Amino acid sequence: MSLDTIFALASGTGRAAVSMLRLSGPGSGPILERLAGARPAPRMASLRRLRDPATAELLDEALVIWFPAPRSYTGEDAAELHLHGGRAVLEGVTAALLACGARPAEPGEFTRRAFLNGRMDLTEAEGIADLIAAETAAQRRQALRQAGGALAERYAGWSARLTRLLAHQEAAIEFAEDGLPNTLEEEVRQAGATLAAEIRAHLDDGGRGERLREGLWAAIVGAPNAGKSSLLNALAGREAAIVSARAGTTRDVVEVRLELAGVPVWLADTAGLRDTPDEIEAEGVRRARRRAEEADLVIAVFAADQPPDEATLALLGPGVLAVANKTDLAAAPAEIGGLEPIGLSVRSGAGMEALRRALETAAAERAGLSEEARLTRPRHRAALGEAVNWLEEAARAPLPELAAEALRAALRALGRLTGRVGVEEVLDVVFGDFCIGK
Ligand SMILES: Nc1nc2c(ncn2[C@@H]2O[C@H](COP(=O)(O)OP(=O)(O)OP(=O)(O)O)[C@@H](O)[C@H]2O)c(=O)[nH]1
Ligand SMILES: [K+]
Ligand SMILES: [Mg+2]
Repeated sequence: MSLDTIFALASGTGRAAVSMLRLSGPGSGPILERLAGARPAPRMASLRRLRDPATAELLDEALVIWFPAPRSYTGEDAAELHLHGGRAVLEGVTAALLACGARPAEPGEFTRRAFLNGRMDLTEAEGIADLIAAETAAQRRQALRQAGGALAERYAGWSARLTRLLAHQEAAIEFAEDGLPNTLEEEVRQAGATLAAEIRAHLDDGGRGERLREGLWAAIVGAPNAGKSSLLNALAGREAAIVSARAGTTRDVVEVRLELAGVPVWLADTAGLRDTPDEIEAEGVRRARRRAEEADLVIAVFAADQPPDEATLALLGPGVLAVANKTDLAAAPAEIGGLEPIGLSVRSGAGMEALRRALETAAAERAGLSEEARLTRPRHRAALGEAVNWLEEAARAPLPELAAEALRAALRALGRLTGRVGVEEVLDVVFGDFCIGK
């Protein structure tokens, strides 16, 4: 338990009907008594007059909620003050809180205290941060699931299994010293391989959880004048990029943000691919190629009234969407570079719906939500990768002591992921499970 009592405005800043100040720490109860006269009944909204403790001046009439520990967000004594949203009210109450010895909270400090008090693990805390940042329904669902403990549960389950493996491995060492035959080591090896395979399967998710959290990168590429900028504007619903009949109009990458199937997408319009003596345009072409390489999703645009150009053909491959634009001028070919293009006329709007559906399907495939709880951050990937490497190392270890050491390292990697590195747990299992008695 920390000793400071902290407070912060939990609602947004600026003029509002109501502002919510949140308070946490051992001083919360006494401060409520000084400001509101008494602590209201726990977890019930109570209308109270708040007064400056020094001057008894009325500061506001507010809804006050008292959350005695441990049943609060932070696990500490805590309170909420739902004030009238004016600036002077907020300033008056803030001054009173400071005078009572509370201090302004650091960013994330409430959640940090909740974590330190065992109210949540690190992945749940991250889920709350993601929930606050969520901009689409799919992001919200993913964040809610993580904040609700979907990853925490899974990782805690793996940690528990690993802890047991380590305890058994250590017992095997003990038995060997005593000259007793045992099959424990082989069992540990097999259970370790099963666990490693499960973690590998979880890692092998195509980065979908991370993409949903961060957004998908999509790039429109194609020959000059194919209609790339026209398509970007049509998808964005605004004139974000300059369109003209002159080939080589777009040079800089022009980016818009879309939402496709609940996935946030950064869609980039790029310079038309061609060899050019113009060094500025050539730089645009280099950037276009880089965008295409880095993109999660490439939309290759061809003009239906022109033969497909080599530069764009070279970018086709699995996962690339081919589009034949300007079908008002010529019919879309049945096949371009082995792909069946989506026929489109940005001018008439024909094919726009089909293209949007194809984009939504592609976005859902690459970043869509599923029933499975997915890892959402590079930090998760790194820790799990490390854990699985150590597990595999343990399986190969020539000596039981080395296997135990590798299992311990795997457990530490998982511990860093959830924020719970537990040595005592291993001891508990060793002595609880085996009664070795020495
Ligand atoms: N007929 C017809 N013209 C189109 C269509 N889409 C775009 N255009 C025209 O094609 C020309 C080029 O369009 P842009 O959108 O600037 O093409 P771009 O691929 O971005 O061209 P660069 O930036 O120069 O590479 C413009 O005159 C557009 O009006 C279409 O579906 N049908
Ligand atoms: K153009
Ligand atoms: Mg353009």
